Amino acid sequence: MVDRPNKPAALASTPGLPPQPQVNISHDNSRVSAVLPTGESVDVLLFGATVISWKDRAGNEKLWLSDAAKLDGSKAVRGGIPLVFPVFGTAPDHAATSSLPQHGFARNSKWEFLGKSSSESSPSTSPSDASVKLDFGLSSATLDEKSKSLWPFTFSAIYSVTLTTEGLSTGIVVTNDGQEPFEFQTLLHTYLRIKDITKIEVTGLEDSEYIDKVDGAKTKSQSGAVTITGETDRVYTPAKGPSSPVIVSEGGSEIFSVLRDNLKEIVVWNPWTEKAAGMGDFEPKDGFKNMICIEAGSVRGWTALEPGDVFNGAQTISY
Ligand SMILES: O=P(O)(O)OC[C@H]1O[C@H](O)[C@H](O)[C@@H](O)[C@@H]1O
Repeated sequence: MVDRPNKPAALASTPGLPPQPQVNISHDNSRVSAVLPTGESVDVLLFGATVISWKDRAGNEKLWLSDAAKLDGSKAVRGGIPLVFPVFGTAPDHAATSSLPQHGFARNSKWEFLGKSSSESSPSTSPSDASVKLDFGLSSATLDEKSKSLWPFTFSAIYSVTLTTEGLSTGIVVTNDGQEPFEFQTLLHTYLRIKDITKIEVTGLEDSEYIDKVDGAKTKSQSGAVTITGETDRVYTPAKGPSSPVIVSEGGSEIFSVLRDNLKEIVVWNPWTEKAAGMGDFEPKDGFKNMICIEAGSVRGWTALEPGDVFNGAQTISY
């Protein structure tokens, strides 16, 4: 069931049953927050539909957000989950997107909150199974004039953020509502919070081909687990396919698992010392020790959408 966003939070009452605690949603002009009855929470800025916080039931933050991140819409958010669309990085050789800013306009656009759907409406749902899906929309009709002039295609996008007691899923659905085909790239630029980058191992990318962006975009092959010992910026095409998760372990314990749905690549990024020092909105400067970006996306080559066609891509992060 889809509730109107303004509906006040209330206790669900089913005749004969005691009231169940409900998912608590609050929203204003700039952000939407949801808390499950068991305590897990998520905060999403309308600017970029950027997830800026995701906490487990004990209140532990799962995402890294820079202390200097701009949350006022003046710049893409440094941290959380910025949404990359319709271009990854810049594409000077791809005429249709060559004028767009780095990573496209989605992360710099104001999205509309379309509403929530949650499992709580069923009386048989116990609080420990509660979940909530928050939907956000952006389309050529709501895009600012500048972005529209740089990318004049007719499209609509729905970005859904689903919080469960097990994890967080984020997914984008893009529809070509126009009369001509267009091509795009998209990526979920997730900054995972970790304690110590030197103790991190990423598995699930063994034997996968990757483009090493810090070594002249050479194509290489991953042997064994990925460890981070310096600036890292790699576009992996996982050899194992989407049903195998990418696992982040810290000190030998698995702390995150990332499953992809219809997203072919995984970008692994850590700016390390110098790059972090050069980013004005990256604070504290040694914050690179506490983050690793594991970014599910479709960014090698282009996804073409014919008029009327729909693309769906998503990730599920569990811990
Ligand atoms: O600084 P941003 O525009 O947010 O980009 C941050 C990073 O995003 C991705 O991970 C790219 O692979 C990197 O090359 C880039 O530096």
